[in-house]
Amino acid sequence: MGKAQKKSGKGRLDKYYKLAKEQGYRARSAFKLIQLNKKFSFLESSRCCIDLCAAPGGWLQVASKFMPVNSVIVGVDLVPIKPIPRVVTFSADITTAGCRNLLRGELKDWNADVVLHDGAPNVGTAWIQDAYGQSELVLMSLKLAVEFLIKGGTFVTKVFRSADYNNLIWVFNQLFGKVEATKPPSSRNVSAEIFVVCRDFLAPKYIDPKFLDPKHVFKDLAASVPEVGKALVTHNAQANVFQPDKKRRHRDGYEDGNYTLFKTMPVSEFVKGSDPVAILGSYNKIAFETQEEKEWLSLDITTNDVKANCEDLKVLGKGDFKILIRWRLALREELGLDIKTKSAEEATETVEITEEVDEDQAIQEELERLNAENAARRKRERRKANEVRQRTIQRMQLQMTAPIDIGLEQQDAALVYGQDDIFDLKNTENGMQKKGGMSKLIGEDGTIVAESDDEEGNERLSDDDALDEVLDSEEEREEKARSLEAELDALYDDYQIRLREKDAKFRVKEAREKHKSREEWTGIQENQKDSDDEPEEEGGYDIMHQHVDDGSSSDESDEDEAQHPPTKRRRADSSGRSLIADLAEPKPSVSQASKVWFSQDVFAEVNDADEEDEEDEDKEESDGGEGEDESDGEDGEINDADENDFEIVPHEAEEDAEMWDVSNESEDALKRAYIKKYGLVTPEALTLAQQLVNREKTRTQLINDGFNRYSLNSKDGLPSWFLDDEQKHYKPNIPVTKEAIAALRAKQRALDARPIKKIAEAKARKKYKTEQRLEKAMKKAEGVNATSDMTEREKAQAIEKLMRKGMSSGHKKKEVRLVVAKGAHKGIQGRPKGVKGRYFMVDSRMKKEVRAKKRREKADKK
Ligand SMILES: C[S@@+](CC[C@H](N)C(=O)[O-])C[C@H]1O[C@@H](n2cnc3c(N)ncnc32)[C@H](O)[C@@H]1O
Repeated sequence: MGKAQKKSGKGRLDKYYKLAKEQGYRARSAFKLIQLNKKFSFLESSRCCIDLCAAPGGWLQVASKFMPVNSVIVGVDLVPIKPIPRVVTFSADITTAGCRNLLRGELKDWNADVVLHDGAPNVGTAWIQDAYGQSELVLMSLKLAVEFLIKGGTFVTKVFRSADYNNLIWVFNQLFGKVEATKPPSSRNVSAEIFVVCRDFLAPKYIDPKFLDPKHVFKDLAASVPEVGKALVTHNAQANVFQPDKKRRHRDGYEDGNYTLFKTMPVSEFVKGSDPVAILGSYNKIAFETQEEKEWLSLDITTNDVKANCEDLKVLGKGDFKILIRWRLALREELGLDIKTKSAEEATETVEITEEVDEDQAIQEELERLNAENAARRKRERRKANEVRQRTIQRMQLQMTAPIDIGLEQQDAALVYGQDDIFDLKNTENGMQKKGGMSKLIGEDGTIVAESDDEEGNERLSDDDALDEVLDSEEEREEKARSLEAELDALYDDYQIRLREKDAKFRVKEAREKHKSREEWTGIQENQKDSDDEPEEEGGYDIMHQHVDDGSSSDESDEDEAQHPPTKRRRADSSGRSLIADLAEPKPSVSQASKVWFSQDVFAEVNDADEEDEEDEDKEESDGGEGEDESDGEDGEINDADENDFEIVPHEAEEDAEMWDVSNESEDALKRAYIKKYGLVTPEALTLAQQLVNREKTRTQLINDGFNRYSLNSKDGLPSWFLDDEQKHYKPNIPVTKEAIAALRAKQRALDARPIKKIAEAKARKKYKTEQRLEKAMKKAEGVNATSDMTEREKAQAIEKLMRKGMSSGHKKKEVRLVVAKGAHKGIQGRPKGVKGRYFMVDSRMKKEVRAKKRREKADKK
């Protein structure tokens, strides 16, 4: 298992591995030297190279390849190296004098240009801890290098980043001119190795032996060696125990003083030590070596799992570590250590405590969750209350809320009722009563009567009693509701007035509305037929009838009198008078709604033709067959009267407001006026006209279409604000044809193509003046032609001159005089002396430039 992990973990079979295989290198490390050489180019110029720790010989192969032919290449390693052409190899320990002697024997008095060192503590045989650390090995290789290197030579060595890295670099810097640390791309990122290329060997005559003595170079190291065990107690170690799968990079290199990769810890230290977690995270194996420890192996608690786990800590999972920790606890109890050192075993207890903490934490989390939920609910409620308050304020601003409602809503306890419909008086009052607090009730006159239960003898009424007290009878309730609605209507009217005051557009719209007649379909009045003696008052449209009624003493008018203030009545009276004047000519009784419908100018032309005949006939009937001319004349009057019916018959604003199709009619009136001026301008009107012209529809059909669901709806009792709101969409939708839209568009295009009025006027003025001048010139020419003093030639010349003058606009181009700003004119402000008319100040330079420009232009032309 360990092997497989190692292989895949290191990514052993990476691209350099494959490349090395392909290119015949014995080790993938060959590419490290290739890349270093590529960067620093030390092999090509070398004639002698020593490779320390060279097995299996990858670097030697590279050196052999890149160094000049006939170069001397020597390789040394603990293990024998298979022969490589042109390379001398032997086995030796580079830390020994024997190795040095061998090298000297091989090289004789030669010095090396390059010394390579890629050594690492040998851990290849049964995980034996190497006697030398990497840094010591580097120092030993340096010792050989300084002995064999030529002055200016290069030493390439591998070092591991650790605490003594800087010490090594310091030593290198003492002996070499250039020292550079680099990590070639082929060196694995997970590896802590780094390559130092020391160039330009200084070759000092005397080298202080301390530079090459590990005891001196790594002075602090010795002190740190015994501390290894303690140093292992790190946070990382603990993290490693509980997160074994998480790979941690050794950025700090190997721990100080211990460069072995496989570490074993005696089990007694694990059991008796104070930080078992750190041990589990740092060591590879827990060993049972002493007699006492071996006895523990035979204990019942020491299961096979425990034994197996102790063999290789690096492959354990979280569960396995827990087994070991529990076993340790059990063993400690067995040994009687727990009682004494309970306090010291923080780490072990941490595990147990952690579980308790987990439970507490769960409770805590649950509490927090509940708190959060509560807070969210409270927030929601607050937001809801705020919304209600906001709505109330808005309604107050629109004057749509009666004070009573505000009073109700302002009581925070009654927020629930604040959202109720303002007409839901019963609910509101019930709700308020149920609350039993301060009750704001409506008095009989509609005013607010605030009462407190406490004030009434501190007797809290039962719900039913309270309700009875508030609402004595159905009548009273209705009365209150009515008064509330009346108040609301009054407030809405106030709102409309304010709007009118503020908004000019609204005033215009309202003025237009006032000038049109809008009456509801009331059917043919029976008394119209019976009132032959009063044809002027009753023989016309219903509208007229009603207005006449206003002046009479019908029941409705009585009611109106009772309800409307005297000023309004006076207006009605005055309207009545004008109405009587308009009703000079009796008309057939047709519905007012259809009158309104056909009053649209869409039907104007169509109606004119029809109505002429009809009205003529009517007149003949009513007037006993008057002459045609006379009837024509009266027809005109009648038309005027018709128009007047719409134009001057005043209506009370209240009546208008209560009309259902207020805006429809307003729009209709606008359209009528517009169509009158510009023709058929809406697609609906064009469509209807088309249908009439093409005889797709008859007049009767159109009349029938006029009676739709929008025309006969009752608006009784509906508040004006509701009608105002509904009018936007509650209107008939007349389908339009493509042709109508196309015709309108063409018309619009033609309109758009017209010139702007001012331009057209200017052009016309110009044309007119030219014509005038020409006319004048012609007259003069005629005079010239008539004279006998002049020859024909002179006449022709004079006429030509006159005509030329007549054709020209007569405006002479005013000359602008150029004044050069030099001499007396230099630096002056204002008009130069002796210059009259228009002038332009120039400097000489400018004048020269203008002249030069002219010259150039002239030359160009040539
Ligand atoms: C990473 S390998 C070198 C690979 C080599 N550069 C190549 O390209 O094939 C490290 C070598 O250092 C050698 N080594 C370790 N300690 C040594 C020592 N004290 N003396 C000689 N060789 C040593 C090992 O035997 C091992 O073969």
